[in-house]
Amino acid sequence: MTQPRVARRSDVAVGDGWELLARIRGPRDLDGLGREQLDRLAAEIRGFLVDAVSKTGGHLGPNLGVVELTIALHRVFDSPKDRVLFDTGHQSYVHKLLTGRQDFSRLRARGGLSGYPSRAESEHDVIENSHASTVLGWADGLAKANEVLGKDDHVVAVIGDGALTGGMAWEALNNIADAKDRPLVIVVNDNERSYAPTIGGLANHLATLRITDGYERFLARGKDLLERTPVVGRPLYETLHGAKKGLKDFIAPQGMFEDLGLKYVGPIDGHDIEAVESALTRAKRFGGPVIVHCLTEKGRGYQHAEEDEADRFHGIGPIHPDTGLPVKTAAASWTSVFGDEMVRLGRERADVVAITAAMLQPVGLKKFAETFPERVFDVGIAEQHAATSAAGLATGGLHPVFAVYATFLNRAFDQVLMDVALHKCGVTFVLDRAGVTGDDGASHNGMWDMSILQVVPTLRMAAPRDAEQLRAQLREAVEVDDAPTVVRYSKGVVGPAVPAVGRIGGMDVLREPGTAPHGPSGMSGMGGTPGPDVLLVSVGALAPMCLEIAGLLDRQGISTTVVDPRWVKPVDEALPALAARHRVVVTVEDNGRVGGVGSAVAQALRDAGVDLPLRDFGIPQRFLDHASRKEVMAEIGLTAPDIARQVTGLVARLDGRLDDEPSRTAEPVRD
Ligand SMILES: Cc1ncc(C[n+]2csc(CCOP(=O)(O)OP(=O)(O)O)c2C)c(N)n1
Ligand SMILES: CC(=O)[C@@H](O)[C@H](O)COP(=O)(O)O
Ligand SMILES: [Mg+2]
Repeated sequence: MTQPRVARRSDVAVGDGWELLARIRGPRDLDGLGREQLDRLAAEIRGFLVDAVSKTGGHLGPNLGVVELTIALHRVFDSPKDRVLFDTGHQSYVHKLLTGRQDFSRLRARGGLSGYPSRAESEHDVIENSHASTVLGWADGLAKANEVLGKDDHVVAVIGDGALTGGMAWEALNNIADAKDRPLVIVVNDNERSYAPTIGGLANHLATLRITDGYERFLARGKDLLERTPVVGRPLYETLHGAKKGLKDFIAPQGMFEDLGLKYVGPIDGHDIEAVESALTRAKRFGGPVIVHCLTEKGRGYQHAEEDEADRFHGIGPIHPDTGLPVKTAAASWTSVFGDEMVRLGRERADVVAITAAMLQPVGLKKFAETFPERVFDVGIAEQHAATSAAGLATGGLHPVFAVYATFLNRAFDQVLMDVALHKCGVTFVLDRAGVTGDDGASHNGMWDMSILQVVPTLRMAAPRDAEQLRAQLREAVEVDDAPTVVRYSKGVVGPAVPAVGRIGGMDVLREPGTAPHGPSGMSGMGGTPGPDVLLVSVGALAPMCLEIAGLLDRQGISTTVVDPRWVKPVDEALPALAARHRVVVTVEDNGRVGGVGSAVAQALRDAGVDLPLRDFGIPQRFLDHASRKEVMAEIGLTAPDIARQVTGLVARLDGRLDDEPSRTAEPVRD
């Protein structure tokens, strides 16, 4: 087997470590490097990325694909005066390395570098949002600001071919193309892939532009000649330019971008620093909006990524660098349980079809696609279109299941509300990565879905607590053919089976009140007869933690009933009456507190005239810094000891044993 085409520490280092890279403390340190040094730097960066990201995990493939591109960007533009923007931001590791951040030892870990641009880290970073297709909007705004303020700073936006399939990108392009004299450089980083090969007419169009690959390099050489020998170069350049025009018009008729009124430069070999610099330099001088179409290879320079047909090592966990194999083999995940059940459902129901927004494998639909290739639709990174086309599919007689990460459904809220729900369409939304995800940072946590979807009339929402419930609730969801249904679950390994010990209404009772003696009064909320102290409403995957909370409360002499509502929207009709038999209601959810399940339960109790103290535990209304899920949950107090401590204090106050205001320093719970 041929050796990996990547510079490794052993292959490259003269002196210790990455000699050239170590000398780059900021973009201006790139200026004095010659061609050979630049190529060597690119090799060192690749070696560094493989070395570092194989240890921490992260977006290895995308970053290996933008090494030369990013070097050229920072040589041509003067960040941070010029704004260098990245769409999605997962491909900004090289940008970080060149802007003074070379400690990747804690990449995506608490206190370490974010996996995305971060304003807290550097003045060179602008967009922290990891949701795709936003960069052109940002760039349009910044370019307009420069124009209004009379600033001559440049704005350059890097957008992937995948992100270019997102609707926001085209809303921005429509504006950008309308301002012929407003400078803006758009770099299309075209590696032909999102995770899998990018789909759609745009991808096909980019492909036609790619076939004219040769002429741009041909032209770039002529341009450089002009730079060096004005006398000879100019006629040569004109000849080349004419040849390019003719060749291009012959091979690839006027491109879509030029039809829009955008200057188009390309396609450029995105791994040829000199060619990219030449194109960017031309684009920088153009004085209006320019598209620079760069051809790159995701995973370039690392053989295991280059040969990976799945997703070119788009996002990996820790791997063995020499083999490319994962350090840990994944146990059964929520995603895999969903994927397997979808195949079974697909066999039983010919009307069930699946939709993905460019994430077929990450959301678990690969097996479904292999089994029913004609019943799965990859719409590109286009969640809004996915939701509305699902309304069309449902109206056409099918039952679509749109599988998507919870946080990415945020942008399709209006389509869920006004296309799916308003038209009574039976569409099932399966939200993976719901709740705290952690290491992908603030914009990746699935912490808003159970709040924003609360306001959608007729929508029903389920939160399975284990694999069996996921299978059951998915089946219940696809049975609903006149309203949207949602099934949401966490990232990663599926939790242990949590059996029910009874059922009340549609709710599973997970734990009858403990045998521990009731609190001093032990009085229930109604009628004065002794009843359990706490009704604990456990949402989704937090069931094991809720059972742990009940156990800790037992030790405090506090008896607790634990129920899993299964369908959290609408609130189960039997819940108020059940609550009325307790003294306190506690809800625990892996979702934002504001507008979440706790709020809905509180409203249901009020509406039913059940006046009981209620404490809702969830994610506080703030953006969460990157860290592991466990670290984030501890930081926000979503742990069994924390919650048990709070509930103990609440019950103690009810018993008059604590008269101070509710505080978090109630009696410690003996762990
Ligand atoms: C709104 C949204 N949907 C889905 C994703 C998940 N996602 C992250 S990167 C990616 C593929 C991006 O492809 P491209 O823009 O071509 O960048 P590349 O990885 O190829 O450099 C996707 C789908 C996202 N970040 N945002
Ligand atoms: C950048 C992006 O949005 C995805 O690549 C995301 O990082 C994947 O997340 P998971 O690792 O949870 O699949
Ligand atoms: Mg791509």
